Amino acid sequence: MSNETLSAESRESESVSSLTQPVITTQALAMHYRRCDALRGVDLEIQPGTVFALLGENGAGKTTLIRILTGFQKPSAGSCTVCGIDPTRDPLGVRRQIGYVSDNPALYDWMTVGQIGGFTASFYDESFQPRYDEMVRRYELPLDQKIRHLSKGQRAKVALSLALSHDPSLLILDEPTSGLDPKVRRNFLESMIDRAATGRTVFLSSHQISEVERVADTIAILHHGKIRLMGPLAEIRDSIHQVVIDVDDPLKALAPLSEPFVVLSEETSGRQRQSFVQNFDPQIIQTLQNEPGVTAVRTRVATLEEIFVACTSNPVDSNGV
Ligand SMILES: Nc1ncnc2c1ncn2[C@@H]1O[C@H](COP(=O)(O)OP(=O)(O)OP(=O)(O)O)[C@@H](O)[C@H]1O
Repeated sequence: MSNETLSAESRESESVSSLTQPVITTQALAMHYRRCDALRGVDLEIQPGTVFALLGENGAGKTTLIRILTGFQKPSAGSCTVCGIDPTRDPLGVRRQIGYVSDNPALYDWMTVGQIGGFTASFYDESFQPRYDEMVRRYELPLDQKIRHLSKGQRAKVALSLALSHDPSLLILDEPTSGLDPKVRRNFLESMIDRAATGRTVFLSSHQISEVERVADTIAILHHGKIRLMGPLAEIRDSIHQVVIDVDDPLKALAPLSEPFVVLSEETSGRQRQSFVQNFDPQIIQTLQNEPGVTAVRTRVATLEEIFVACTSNPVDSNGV
């Protein structure tokens, strides 16, 4: 076998393995600041070709996780890889591979839109400049205007254009659509679905449930530094239901649901108990109806917003659980 054939084969097996290896992995990732534990043992595995959305309330730890993945922050404990590289050892190596837009992009604001594109192009191959020019045209950005004179939304568009123009296999975006108007936001999100369809991966953090529902195929809900729920959005939607139980006596205690059911949240109001149950199975209805004092049981599929609220409504105990 010739060397050429060998190297073609090894290139092929390399590209097949890069399509099957997780793009991001984290194991027991923790970040302890002086006054708080921003991350309390995060385990993630993100496959190529997905739009992965990290959902969490303010202060949940989303930016901290992204800063660790992009090599801007060293974790207090645990490990991670991004495109097969450890960002704590080779932060520049990771940043060369990925496109990254922070929640507050730092741009050289004395440069014009055109100049910052030309400057960034010098770090990448010749395909960067035409892609940047095309995005600037599509976003109707004024090439001769200084960054410091742009609106917030226009700055966001420049940051996205810079991150996308080297066509990275992984895009990491912290709150990417804040500042964009609804039309641009919609187009941008649709373009993320197109990217994933070509085998590239998009990791985005967001508070916008409706946006995430439209674009993500896999989600994780981060609450007080811990992943409360993770998986393909369609499976999560199928597995979590709202269960409403009417009882004849408001003081009646019901037996807790046992495995495999997981109660994400529970609320009692008078004669009514409302809970959100994971691993829902219709047989639960019969089990509950057989309980003494139960007068009615109603169930329905939960919305993503309800799932988010259920996962983020419980306080975290001192062990972070
Ligand atoms: N450099 C820091 N020093 C001390 N505490 C920090 C630091 N950075 C973040 N924190 C704390 O870590 C926690 C998580 O912050 P983080 O910015 O990761 O949250 P977030 O989910 O991105 O929030 P938001 O949606 O509001 O941007 C918060 O309690 C925050 O106060």
